[in-house]
Amino acid sequence: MPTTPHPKSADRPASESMSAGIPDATIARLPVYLRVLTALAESGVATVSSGALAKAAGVNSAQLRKDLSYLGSYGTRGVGYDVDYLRIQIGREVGSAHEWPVLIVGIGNLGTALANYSGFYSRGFRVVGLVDPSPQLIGREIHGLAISDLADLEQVVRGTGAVIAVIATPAEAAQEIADRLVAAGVTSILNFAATVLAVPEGVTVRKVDLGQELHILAYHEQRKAELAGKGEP
Ligand SMILES: NC(=O)c1ccc[n+]([C@@H]2O[C@H](COP(=O)([O-])OP(=O)(O)OC[C@H]3O[C@@H](n4cnc5c(N)ncnc54)[C@H](O)[C@@H]3O)[C@@H](O)[C@H]2O)c1
Repeated sequence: MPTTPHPKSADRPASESMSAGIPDATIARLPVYLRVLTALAESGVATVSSGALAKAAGVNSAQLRKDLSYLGSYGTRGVGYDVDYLRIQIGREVGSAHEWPVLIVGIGNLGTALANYSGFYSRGFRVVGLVDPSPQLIGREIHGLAISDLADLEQVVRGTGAVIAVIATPAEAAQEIADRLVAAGVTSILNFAATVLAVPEGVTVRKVDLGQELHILAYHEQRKAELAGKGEP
């Protein structure tokens, strides 16, 4: 199997990683700001205060101002932010002017759900390739896109020009899939498999772990129950 000659680095938790000087947590909030700003622009609003924008986006205004300061956007005292200008700035940062081709590897329960999710399109992502080794799945279509054989993975990556791939395979297969994707030209991976991927420098991996998210909610639930037990609000 092709391996990479580069030094490998394991994927980091989201909170620790930065891209081009902007923390990933901020990058994750930018599409939310963009949605609010688009709605404001569509209703003819030209300027918005940081307080109003923060409230509509569900964050506090200090957080919003900090996030936007990473884009070099500080607003005007007493006036707020220019809605159209901020939309352009954020759009440029999140790459919404570009339609990103995305490949999904592993078209089981999760891969099928992702392939069927129409929300990617409105956020600037287009699923251009579906790959799975199962003879029962190869050739089947999801929204007019046929599932390709895993044996043709490299061909699919090169043919579609996808640089972003989603891995929704069993954990045991994920590293090998990642190696093949990277060797074929993929430079960003969204990994759902329960394994830490080692990738070369320059390749970005984001790991999605819904179990971890549920743990966090469970922790907060426990804290609430403890505080209620002590009679605190
Ligand atoms: N991170 C999360 O929050 C989360 C949530 C759900 C599922 N998962 C993980 O996502 C993965 C997929 O889950 P699922 O429920 O869709 O499983 P599934 O069994 O329904 O689908 C797995 C698919 O991968 C294919 N596959 C098997 N070997 C492969 C290989 N070597 N290369 C490419 N594809 C291969 C199978 O043919 C199948 O279609 C699993 O690893 C699961 O643990 C993660």
